[in-house]
Amino acid sequence: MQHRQREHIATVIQVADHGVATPSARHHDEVIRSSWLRCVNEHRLDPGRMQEAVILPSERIREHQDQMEDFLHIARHGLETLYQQVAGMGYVVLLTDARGVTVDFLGDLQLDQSLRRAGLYLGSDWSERHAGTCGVGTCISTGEALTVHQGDHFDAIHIPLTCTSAPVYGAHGELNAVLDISALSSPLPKQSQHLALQLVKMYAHQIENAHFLHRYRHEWILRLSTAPQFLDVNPEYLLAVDAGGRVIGHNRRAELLFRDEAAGPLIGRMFDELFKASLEDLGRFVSAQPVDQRAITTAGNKRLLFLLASPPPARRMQSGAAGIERIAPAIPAPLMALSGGDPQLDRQIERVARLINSPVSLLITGETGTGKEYFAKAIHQSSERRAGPFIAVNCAAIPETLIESELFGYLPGSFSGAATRGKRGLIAEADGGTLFLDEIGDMPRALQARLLRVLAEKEVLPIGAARPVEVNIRVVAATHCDLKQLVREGRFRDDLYYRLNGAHISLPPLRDRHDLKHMMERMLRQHAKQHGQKTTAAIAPETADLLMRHDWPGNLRELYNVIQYAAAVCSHGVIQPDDLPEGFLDKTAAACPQPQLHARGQSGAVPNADAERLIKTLRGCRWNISATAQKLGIARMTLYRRMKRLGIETPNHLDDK
Ligand SMILES: Nc1ncnc2c1ncn2[C@@H]1O[C@H](COP(=O)(O)OP(=O)(O)OP(=O)(O)O)[C@@H](O)[C@H]1O
Repeated sequence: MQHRQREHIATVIQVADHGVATPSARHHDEVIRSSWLRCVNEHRLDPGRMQEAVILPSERIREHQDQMEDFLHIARHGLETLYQQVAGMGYVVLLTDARGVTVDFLGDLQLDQSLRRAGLYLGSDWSERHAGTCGVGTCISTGEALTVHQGDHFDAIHIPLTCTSAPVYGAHGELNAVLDISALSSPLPKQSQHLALQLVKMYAHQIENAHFLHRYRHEWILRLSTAPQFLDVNPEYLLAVDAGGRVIGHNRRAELLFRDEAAGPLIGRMFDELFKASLEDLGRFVSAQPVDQRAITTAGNKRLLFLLASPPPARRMQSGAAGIERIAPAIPAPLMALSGGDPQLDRQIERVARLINSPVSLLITGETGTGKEYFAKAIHQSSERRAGPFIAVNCAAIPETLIESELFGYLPGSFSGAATRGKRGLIAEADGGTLFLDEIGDMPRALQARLLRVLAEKEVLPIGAARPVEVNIRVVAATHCDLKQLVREGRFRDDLYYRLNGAHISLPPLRDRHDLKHMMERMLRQHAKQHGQKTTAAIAPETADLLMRHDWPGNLRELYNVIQYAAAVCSHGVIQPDDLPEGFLDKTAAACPQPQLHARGQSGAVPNADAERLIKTLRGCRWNISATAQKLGIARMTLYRRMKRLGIETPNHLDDK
């Protein structure tokens, strides 16, 4: 151990024993001294230790990377440009996840060994809990950008390093990542890192904004700045709002700006609550106006800002009309209301919007409770048929012996037990409107041919009738099972399958949706409205955390029930963990650990039909994760999560390297 390291350890011990006011610690900023205390008192780290940085094995690094695949892809450009600026001065660039694990890294290959030893490397764990006071770890703990310079580090092994880190926040105010530049050696004064700090903050801001703009590319984006000159190229504040003018995302600076204006979260607030302008005015902020005429003031502190509003690509203004609803004629409001910005769902909604009045039949698939019937109703309400009936038939709920008479109807006295006045039948009831056939996979095979005739000929033949009756219906069918598989097994007619499947809409399970928070807030507002309450219940952060971690096997139906229950029993308008239904917490806890059951990829028992189906697809793609994810239309990360949930491992850890 060197003399400098011995001195350093003595200083840290003094602070630990006598507090932050110790004279020998006066050269260190308050934030550093507080971190030292945290390391000793909370993380139980020994100031005398000399522990090299922990580098995770490659499969663990991969797990961390997979959690943020989209983000990494976007951040890469920022890392490369930043590296070009600083490489000549001996810095490396690191990007860590919110837990402090380095998930991307750029450094000088010639210094590979030394960088690895110092922990300036892919896979290094810089959380404060493991590494002590350091750029990344202390940035995560404080949520602020900072430089941890040489002797600021807790562990004496790190004192040659200088590390400057800035947080990158997500669109709901959560910490997404930390951007860091570090060097193995540097001048002694900490001020030498001043420009480094500004540079890292600037790039962190740009990565945050780039990710935000990508995530909300299908929504209204409001760019705001205090001066008009840089508004187009480098806005300070970003907000994403839905078609009703409600905030669904924001960057960090916008959160801080509006935190000063009013208490409470920014998500869910209305445009006209935040600004002295109404939603109808928004049209005049869409790029047609010269930038310096786009001034707007905030509602609270009357702060002057400049605003540039960009509508979603598919919904661009057609004739200069103002107001969001009128600007966005392509997506009808009932469909728009189904999503709070989930990209997968938005894609389905945009596709369906194009088919809204077309005669093609639609097939909606999705796990139970994903809102298939809700979606079908929204299609009906968005279409020209909205004045006609919406008839929903659950093929699984009607006894097989009654399906025929219920659906097709019958003439008086056509069979024993028939009502004397006959029955019109649900297909005929839907005339002029939409017939929703839920659980179509349960339609008895014998009736499938008759249904096909209804679809092909647009006529229905009631039992006992000699002549068919014409019907004008739009058919939307839904199933949670794999209809193609039923066709292969001979349990479902292929001609009916193709007729029903004019277009296929696949609804994502709730656990894969990015708008869970939005759906919770929407359901809370629904609850308040239904009960004539003026204020909407709020969700305490601990409760939100539990809800976000839950696996939601019952999807939106389960969420709806949980929210209804919690909103009804909570006190003072805030939902605490105790307000969640009994057993919910146990289920959440049980959902978190690794699955015990491991379905073997190539052979062996499979736990359930979902796993079996997924294994089939994986096998079909030779266990290539990217190809399988592409085939299923989901992100690789989602596929990994689904495999994990179902206990599927790739055989011999084969992977798509
Ligand atoms: N977009 C939505 N907004 C609010 N609540 C919703 C939404 N979609 C579904 N729900 C809630 O979830 C419940 C179940 O929805 P729905 O019946 O449409 O699902 P499903 O996929 O057809 O279910 P199943 O497969 O079991 O028939 C609804 O009764 C409603 O409470």
